[in-house]
Amino acid sequence: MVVLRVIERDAPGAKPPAVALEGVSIAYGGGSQPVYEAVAPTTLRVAESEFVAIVGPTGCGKSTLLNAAAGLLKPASGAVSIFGEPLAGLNGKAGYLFQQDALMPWKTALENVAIALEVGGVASSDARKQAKEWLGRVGLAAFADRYPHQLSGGQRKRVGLAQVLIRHPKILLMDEPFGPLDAQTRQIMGTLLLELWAADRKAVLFVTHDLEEAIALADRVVIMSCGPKARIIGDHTIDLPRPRDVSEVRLDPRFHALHKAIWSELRDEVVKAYGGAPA
Ligand SMILES: Nc1ncnc2c1ncn2[C@@H]1O[C@H](COP(=O)(O)OP(=O)(O)OP(=O)(O)O)[C@@H](O)[C@H]1O
Repeated sequence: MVVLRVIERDAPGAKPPAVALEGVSIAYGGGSQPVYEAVAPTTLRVAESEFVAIVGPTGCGKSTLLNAAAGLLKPASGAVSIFGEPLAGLNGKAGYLFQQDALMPWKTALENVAIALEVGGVASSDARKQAKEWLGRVGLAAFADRYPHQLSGGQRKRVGLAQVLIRHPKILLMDEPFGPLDAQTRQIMGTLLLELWAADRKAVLFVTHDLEEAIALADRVVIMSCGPKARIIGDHTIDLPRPRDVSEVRLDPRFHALHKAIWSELRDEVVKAYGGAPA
């Protein structure tokens, strides 16, 4: 299996990964600050059309890796490339969705989505037309004139999704995007994300601490050890059929088998992260 993967990657004409972190290590501090070696040399590749979730204990370095893929952090060693090109500066091929809303409170839902195109030079009338279509796709056609404070947490996340997807990024970088939502709304948002993703299957790197969410959404679940010098200790293919309903897929016996296998690797790291001895 390992040999096959190497051949696939190196075959002439093989497509380069959408995101490739090759031997990337990341440290914080320096100067007058103590150095914290957050991530040890780590390799992670996300193929075009692939949905990869990173799970790991709190503070292990999941966001740190994502930020390296976003070009927000410069690795201490190793290389980041995007579709085969070395990443210099911000990753312009990616759209980001973070835990915190990035909506402008003084703009309506429609204006918040439209502005994502307007800043790129699209005429306001065209941007608003497309924004209206996107609000429809995320189920908010009737809420276009509402301001963020007049929307629920889940509705604000839908606006955020529309705001990112309207620009058709080739890569989605998502950091606990549904973190603040209740469990039921998280599942509804997960299913919506998968529906939208299925339309053109962007490469996705999705950070979560929630293993069930990771299995329900992803093609591959990557596990990180706890830090310092965190590294990838597991890489699991999720062979659940698509399309998936994020609530219903949890009832699949295969889901339970995958959860059991991955949790057995993750559990010790979670215990260590909280300062306990592995079980
Ligand atoms: N700017 C910084 N300066 C110093 N240390 C930092 C900085 N940012 C993050 N760290 C440390 O790096 C480690 C990894 O942080 P990171 O935010 O990547 O973890 P995480 O896995 O995303 O955590 P969580 O699941 O709790 O969000 C943590 O120990 C954190 O304290």
